[in-house]
Amino acid sequence: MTKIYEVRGVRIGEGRPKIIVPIVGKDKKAILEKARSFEGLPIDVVEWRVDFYEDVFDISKVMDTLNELRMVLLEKPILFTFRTKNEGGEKEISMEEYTRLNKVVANSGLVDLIDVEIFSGDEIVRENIENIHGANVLVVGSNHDFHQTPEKDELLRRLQKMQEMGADIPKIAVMPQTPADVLVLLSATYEMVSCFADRPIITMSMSSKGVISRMAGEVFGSSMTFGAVGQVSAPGQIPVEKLECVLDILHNAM
Ligand SMILES: O=C1C[C@@](O)(C(=O)O)C[C@@H](O)[C@@H]1O
Repeated sequence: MTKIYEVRGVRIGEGRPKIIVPIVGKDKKAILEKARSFEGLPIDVVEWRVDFYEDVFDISKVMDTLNELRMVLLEKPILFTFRTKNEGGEKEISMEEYTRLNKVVANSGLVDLIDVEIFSGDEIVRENIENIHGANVLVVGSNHDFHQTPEKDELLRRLQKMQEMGADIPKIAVMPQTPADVLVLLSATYEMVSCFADRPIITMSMSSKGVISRMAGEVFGSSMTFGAVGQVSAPGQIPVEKLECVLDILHNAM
């Protein structure tokens, strides 16, 4: 049986894939304005991509912006993500600082999920996961390849490693060169959920070639999908209203 997580009333791992929308503002004003614009849109979870924030290395400013973000978003679940330069993010960060940031944010009680890049060194990753779980926050394990799609066995190995390390929701995003690569990602997703996973996973094939993977999660086994309101945080994200429409068509057909 696959686990289901209930996060502020959103049931992850069940039914229609949940829509996550990133906030990629550079300053507090832009971040809060974007959050306000979400009212009434079909969004289940908001991701704050804090690596885009110009004051991200000042923890008191991060906390101040996060406090206000929580006030704007009310009961909407927040996924907190520092995407490192290595994995396609905006900024470099030392692992010590990454760990400290995630710990302070986890302990604040203001966020519901935190992204941890699993291939950053086992010891430091374990420390991150322990800190985050200690604060009763869920860990989204992550890995990105912005150049290619690894073989299916390698995708399965990475997703299983995330699960073994204790990530509550393993997630992988890869780049297709051909439509066959998209099939590899979908096939790995299906095999992972049918043979190995005891928890929800998230997968996507990026860019225009991979768009189908952002819509077909309910068919192949991806529990959440990233959509856009304005600026995207990765290639291939489609506007949330269109995304919702396709997710509903597939859901109602199943
Ligand atoms: O890990 C992911 C997935 C993502 O890269 C995507 O392809 O939609 C977008 C990122 O903002 C997020 O942190």
